[in-house]
Amino acid sequence: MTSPNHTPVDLSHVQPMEKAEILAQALPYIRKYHGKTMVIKYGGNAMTDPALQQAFAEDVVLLKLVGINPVVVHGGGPQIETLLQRLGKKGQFIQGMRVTDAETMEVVEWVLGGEVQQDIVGLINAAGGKAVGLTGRDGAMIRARKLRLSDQQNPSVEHDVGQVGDIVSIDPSVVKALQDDQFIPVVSPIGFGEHNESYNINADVVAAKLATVLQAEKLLMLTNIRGVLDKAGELLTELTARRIDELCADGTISGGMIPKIAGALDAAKSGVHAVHIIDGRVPHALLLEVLGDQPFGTMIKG
Ligand SMILES: Nc1ncnc2c1ncn2[C@@H]1O[C@H](COP(=O)(O)OP(=O)(O)O)[C@@H](O)[C@H]1O
Ligand SMILES: CC(=O)N[C@@H](CCC(=O)OP(=O)(O)O)C(=O)O
Repeated sequence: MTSPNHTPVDLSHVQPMEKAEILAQALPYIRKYHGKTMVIKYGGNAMTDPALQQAFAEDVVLLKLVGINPVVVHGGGPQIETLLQRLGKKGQFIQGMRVTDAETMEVVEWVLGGEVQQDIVGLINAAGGKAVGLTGRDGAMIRARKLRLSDQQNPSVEHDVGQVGDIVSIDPSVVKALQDDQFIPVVSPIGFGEHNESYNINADVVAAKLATVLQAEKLLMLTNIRGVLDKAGELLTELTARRIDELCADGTISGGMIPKIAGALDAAKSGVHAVHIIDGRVPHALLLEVLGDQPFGTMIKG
């Protein structure tokens, strides 16, 4: 998955003085965020390009090396879809949630708990970090129950989405223990129920809840679009709860953006200081957002 010829950041065209200025600009942010936790949602759509994946892993390691505590929560929707297709199945989504029958659940566990997670862990380790992959089962982290999903137009009607999980609680002690030992936790969004059954949980929902439970400084959601767009396709740089309600009601926000924005708003309202939806297709998006001084993407206000 790694690109052998990948150059981390090409600053060869930049004059030495400018390079020094760029590096010095990061100093106030490094001081501000030293010792703080940042939850990074790495969307399945943002992880399709090997060079971008490597840049992401380098950013995560750099944050750790300057004393910030990154916690990665990953998705893998497109990767699940590819395997389902090979089995002759096609994913069905309701309000951004994958309808998950028993066979689909097996695929989800196989893809998220296996291949996708190990790719991310491997890339972070290759970049010089010490990543540890976890599902919500590890350390009894994510307790869940079956999600009861009401119809948006007619709330008395309920959709059966199978083994999709609603988070009951998150115990972050395993994440904290790993952080304290200089490891970088990489979490896949699988929860467990009362009878030890597995639940498929949307990764945005897990990232948002984990950020809240950890009282993270930042929640950064990397996706495959510039941020939240309005009807005309213009980037909305800041969003409040009222504007989000309007955009959901008139259908401007749809599909996978529904759980993302709902999670982002929940986290912003629950004490996470800064919540951003950013474009994971931009190389080093993470570094630019955390240590750069140009805002980009959409910031969600609580
Ligand atoms: N108003 C909107 N602004 C931006 N993206 C939107 C909007 N409404 C729906 N979307 C869709 O949401 C997608 C991002 O969600 P999703 O595919 O679940 O990404 P990820 O895999 O990163 O979680 C975008 O690619 C876009 O197709
Ligand atoms: C319930 C539900 O929809 N689960 C998601 C879990 C993965 C995910 O969220 O991946 P992205 O972040 O890449 O979209 C799914 O099965 O696709």
